[in-house]
Amino acid sequence: MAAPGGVAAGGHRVTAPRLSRAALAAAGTPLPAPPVRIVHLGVGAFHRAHQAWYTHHAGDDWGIAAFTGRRAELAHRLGPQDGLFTVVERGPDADRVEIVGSIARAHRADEVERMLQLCAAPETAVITLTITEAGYHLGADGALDTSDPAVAADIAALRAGAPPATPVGRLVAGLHARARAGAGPLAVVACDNLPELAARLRDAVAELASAAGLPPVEASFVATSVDRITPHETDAAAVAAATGWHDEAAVVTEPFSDWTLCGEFPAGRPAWERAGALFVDDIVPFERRKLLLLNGGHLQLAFHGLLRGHVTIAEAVRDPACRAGLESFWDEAARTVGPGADTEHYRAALLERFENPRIEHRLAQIAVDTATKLRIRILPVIAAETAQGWDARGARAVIQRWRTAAAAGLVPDVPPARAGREESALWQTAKLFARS
Ligand SMILES: NC(=O)c1ccc[n+]([C@@H]2O[C@H](COP(=O)([O-])OP(=O)(O)OC[C@H]3O[C@@H](n4cnc5c(N)ncnc54)[C@H](O)[C@@H]3O)[C@@H](O)[C@H]2O)c1
Ligand SMILES: O=P(O)(O)OC[C@@H](O)[C@@H](O)[C@H](O)[C@H](O)CO
Repeated sequence: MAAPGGVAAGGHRVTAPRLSRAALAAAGTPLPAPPVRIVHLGVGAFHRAHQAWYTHHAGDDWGIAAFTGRRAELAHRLGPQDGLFTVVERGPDADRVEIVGSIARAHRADEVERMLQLCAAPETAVITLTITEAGYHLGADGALDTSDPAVAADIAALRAGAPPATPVGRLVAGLHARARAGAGPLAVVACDNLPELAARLRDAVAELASAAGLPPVEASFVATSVDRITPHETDAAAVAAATGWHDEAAVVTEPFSDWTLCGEFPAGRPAWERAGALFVDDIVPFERRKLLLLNGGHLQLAFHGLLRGHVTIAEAVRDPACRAGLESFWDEAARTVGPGADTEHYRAALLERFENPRIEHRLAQIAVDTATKLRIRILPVIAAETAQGWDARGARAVIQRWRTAAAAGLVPDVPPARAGREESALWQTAKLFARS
């Protein structure tokens, strides 16, 4: 077995051999590449720890062709490893590591022609996305923002038959390539933290196609709620020590994981339920509970924690002041979610997850795209509470702390000089929410 060694992301020299399918086969632990039946847009930390992990654990030989989002870097790290990577499940006391084999190929995002061919292939049955909330280019009303220059450029590109650049533009091109090939409808599963994302993406695809003068396309937009706290960290040295392989695409995640889905898969799907996925008739309670309690709770801890000098979620949640702010927001958010969603147990489980001291979930990683996230994760609580005549004190405090943290230069996406203006725009939206 070759032992070339290399320099890990952290800059330290590692002597373990590079992970690859040939190396695994030579070591007597083969993990052959499964045939591609899924196209993924926006491979990052979460896709590897979640959808790729579920697909691997489904055990029915479905392979993923994973395209990067804005940067090609991950394709360069996964490519030499034939798509293989290690998932480190970081519990409060110990790690559990495993090599995941479901990514059959990793591509750069700009390999658009390849993506279109794969979308048009009859074997392809599912397209998944994790491109962040901002990657959809939706406006405050949830519709495609056609005034966004990137969207306007894609409309022009699609009209001219040139390759589009946004993920929604590429999805439109992929679905049209499939329709032209007569390969039949497939399922689209958008796995970002946005409410009603399946319907919004369906409408955005229709709007973009129509603006570009293309006929409507058929696809099943599957609604989903995804959950697994996956911070941006890798640990090449620990992975090499645990597995014996040098891995430049390892991902660290928590042991907990949840995937709830609702919708049709007209061309089939992996048996994700074998890995614990849940298929339901109504996604709304799952989606609301997760977005308001977990993601809303993260925002509360991020702003409050940054103001109190903390760096990670685990530090912030152990600070009694931040914890009190969290509980106060959660009391209101739980009322907004409504009865029947077992918010009491969910909150208790969340506290344990947030307290995991070995997960370094940085507050600064959470405090990005903040205006969009506040609209989705905090304003609905203010609207629901004020509609009942209550003061929404816990949810309002999240917005006030966001403004204070932004004015102090602690929230990277809001320049201090704009903090006041951004805040009043948010309160305007809050009023609209409360009226609707
Ligand atoms: N990390 C988590 O714990 C977690 C959990 C649940 C859901 N999610 C969802 O997954 C998303 C990605 O999380 P991640 O941890 O993989 O982040 P990441 O930074 O590792 O990966 C993000 C991916 O999206 C692409 N991207 C970012 N902005 C884009 C844009 N404007 N246009 C096109 N592509 C773009 C990136 O290039 C990258 O491929 C989150 O924003 C969230 O919606 C994450
Ligand atoms: O990923 P974002 O930026 O939408 O939100 C930040 C975190 O709240 C989020 O990543 C959670 O950790 C995740 O949603 C847990 O499943």
